[in-house]
Amino acid sequence: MIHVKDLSVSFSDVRVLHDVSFDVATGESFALVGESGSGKSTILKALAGQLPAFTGTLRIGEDNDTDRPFSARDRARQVQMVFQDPYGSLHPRRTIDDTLNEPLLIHGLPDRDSKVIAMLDAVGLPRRFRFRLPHQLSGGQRQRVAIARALMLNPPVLLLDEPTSALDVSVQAEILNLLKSLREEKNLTFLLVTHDLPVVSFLCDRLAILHAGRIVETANTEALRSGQLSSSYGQELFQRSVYG
Ligand SMILES: Nc1ncnc2c1ncn2[C@@H]1O[C@H](COP(=O)(O)OP(=O)(O)OP(=O)(O)O)[C@@H](O)[C@H]1O
Repeated sequence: MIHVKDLSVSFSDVRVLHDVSFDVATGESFALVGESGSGKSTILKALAGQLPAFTGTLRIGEDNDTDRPFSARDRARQVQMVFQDPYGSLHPRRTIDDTLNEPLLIHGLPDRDSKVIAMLDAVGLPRRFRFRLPHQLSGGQRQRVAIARALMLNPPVLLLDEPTSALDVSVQAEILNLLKSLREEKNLTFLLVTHDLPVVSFLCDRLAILHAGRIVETANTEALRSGQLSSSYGQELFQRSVYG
């Protein structure tokens, strides 16, 4: 469902990703972990079509034709992103209804009212919130709206960029539970960027550890849980996470 082969990216002649390769199967949840600046978000941006220049091969969603790049419109039906800060990613003067309707309008899809209501139910938002503005919602409720918006076109893949790190700890658990159940219900494929190893344990099947723009290890989450990561950098991250 996601294929990344030899992805390299430079900004102003500074190489920030070096031949990054990994695959994520349909329905799998895969994490990219590593410290700030290691290149995690740049990988997501490349997959979301937001980088003007890179080398390597990328495939995402139901795309088997490498010769024909996705149009922005096709890509939107295959992959959507959820960001760290739900407040920043929602338009302050658009109601929740406007926000959820927008992708349906752009793609000319019918039955918009019923789809919006069904999506509010799916992400656990009361229907009465439909005509509210983002500032009238809590941080967790806003992140539910952002997840709902990402799912309006039924994409098979979600790119999740630190989706809970801006939220209070108690709310983080609710959003993680929501993501987990939506993935099961809709057989979604997740690519998640995080600093937070417990989040990886909870939500992911496998992970890649990035260091200075290179993948130093790919492992099953089981190896993470049991402290069995094989690279020295992976061990270091694990120790830091366990012992603070
Ligand atoms: N548009 C850009 N122009 C120049 N340099 C950039 C740009 N975007 C990212 N970088 C640089 O690329 C490197 C990787 O950044 P990236 O945001 O992918 O890291 P990250 O692992 O996601 O970090 P964080 O966890 O802090 O978000 C960093 O050194 C960053 O400064």
